[in-house]
Amino acid sequence: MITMDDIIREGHPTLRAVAKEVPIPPTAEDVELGKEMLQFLKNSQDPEKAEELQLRGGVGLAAPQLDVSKRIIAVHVPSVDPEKPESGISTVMYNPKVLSHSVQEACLGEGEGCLSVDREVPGYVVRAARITVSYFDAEGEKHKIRLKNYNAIVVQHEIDHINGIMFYDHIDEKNPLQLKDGVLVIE
Ligand SMILES: CNC(=O)c1cccc(C)c1Nc1nc(N2CCN(c3ccccc3Cl)CC2)nc(N2CSC[C@H]2C(=O)NC)n1
Ligand code: NI
Repeated sequence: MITMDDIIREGHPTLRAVAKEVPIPPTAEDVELGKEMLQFLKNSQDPEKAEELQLRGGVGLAAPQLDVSKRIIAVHVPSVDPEKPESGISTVMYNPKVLSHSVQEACLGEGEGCLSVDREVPGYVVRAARITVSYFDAEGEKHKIRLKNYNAIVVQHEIDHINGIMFYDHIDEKNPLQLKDGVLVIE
């Protein structure tokens, strides 16, 4: 079971490496890793489990954060609106790829956090508001999905990790809280 001890922190070289594609269909080992990554996110969002295991809450995790330089990410974003179950996303993506993205940009109004960064880094992380992503699932089936707003932000943050990019690489040091016109602020 994954705990915070398994998560490497900024400064570890693996966080800056470009991760390798995995064979499709994924091996049993890569399927197991994906399942554990998703379970970690669920545990991290469960008050009892998070307390018991001292987990930081997260909605996304990338294999490089476990010192596994493979193109595997897990996302578990609870749907905020029970009437709209599709508003959340819960899946493991093998070899995810952004096929296209909107010109429209968006950012989280409160900035971004990362399980591999043990400090607050203030500033807007401006990303595409909508993306089309292709990925393979644990069975090796290819998917092509369109994401927007929070789900799109989270998946871009995790795909950054498999490319060795940290969220604060996107923050404008001179004006971290500066926002260009037209950038959608997601609260
Ligand atoms: C510096 N200000 C901030 O961090 C920040 C500050 C306020 C609000 C937001 C919204 C912020 N930003 C931010 N908050 C999150 N969570 C909110 C809490 N939540 C959670 C925690 C506990 C149980 C259940 C859950 Cl659901 C888990 C997710 N997650 C991310 N990111 C950036 S994209 C990948 C994603 C990630 O999983 N990071 C570990 N950013
Ligand atoms: Ni992160």
